[in-house]
Amino acid sequence: MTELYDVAAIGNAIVDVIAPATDDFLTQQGMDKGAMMLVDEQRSAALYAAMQAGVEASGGSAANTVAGLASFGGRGAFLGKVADDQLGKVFTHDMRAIGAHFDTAPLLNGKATAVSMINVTPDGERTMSTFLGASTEFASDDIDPAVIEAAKIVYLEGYLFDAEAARHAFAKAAGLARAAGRMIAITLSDGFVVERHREALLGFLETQVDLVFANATEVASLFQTDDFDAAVDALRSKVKIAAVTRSAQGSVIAAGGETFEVSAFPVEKVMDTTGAGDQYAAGFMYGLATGRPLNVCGQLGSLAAAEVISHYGPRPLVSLKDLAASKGL
Ligand SMILES: OC[C@H]1O[C@H](O)[C@H](O)[C@@H]1O
Repeated sequence: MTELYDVAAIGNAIVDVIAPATDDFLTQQGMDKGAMMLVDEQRSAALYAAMQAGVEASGGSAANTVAGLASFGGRGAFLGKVADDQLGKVFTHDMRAIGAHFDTAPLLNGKATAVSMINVTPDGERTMSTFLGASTEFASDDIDPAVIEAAKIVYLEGYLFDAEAARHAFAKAAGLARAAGRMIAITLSDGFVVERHREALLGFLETQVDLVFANATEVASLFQTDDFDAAVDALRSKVKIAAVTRSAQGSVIAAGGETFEVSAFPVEKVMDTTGAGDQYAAGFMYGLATGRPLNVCGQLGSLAAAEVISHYGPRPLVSLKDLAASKGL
């Protein structure tokens, strides 16, 4: 089948509300700094009322990655569930406006479109409280085989392990991708997600996944060790390519017997880390899809991550294609 997309991504379709916050506010609200907590609709509304004035922006981890890919000039498709409401329309518009294919049927007469309340502390760290709403209704029937089979890389968002129907959808997508000879990638998403679904994730990595994205917290949680190198080696033994990010220390790419250490791009001031991992994955997969060596894939990822953390919001504000060209990438 013709490759129509560089990446087809499956994830939660979320609109973000991003506002500045103090560390005291996080403590008062009982939040784990830097993590993603799941909340119900009432708690989400209460939090919104307590937060400072913020900005709304389409988010969702894998959707952000598709947006980054598009900014590099790549061809992306997104599969995820919104409701037939105003936020769902905003999210849908934003995906289509960047040229991504997004055609999942919206949920009718059910829960509202997912919202993530994101509090950003003065150090730029983001803490997310997510009401998953309609996105939990994403199920196997929402997997369009034609889209999966036409993508070079099928990219799965680990956050979806929190919804049982979505896990079945993952299995279906992975089966289709495998049969079509496509690469399967996953992001581990969050340390607590890994803690909740460690065994299922390990099984999925071993049997289905070629490429995994994770950060230092997530690999530590996956292998229950604080020894970074040991965790990277454990991951290396499970997949063809492991790309592990560690904030300002850059990333490590482990592929078979090869290891590449990639520096982070310098950033004047970290404003908001929301979407850093998403944009790293965007740059990395754009590099893979365009046949770059693994260290260059990592550099493209670092560049995209540096751009997104230098401003509020989870998606790039400048053309990543132009930015990469200006850096000789
Ligand atoms: O990775 C950042 C994203 O995770 C959450 O899903 C938010 O929507 C945010 O945009």
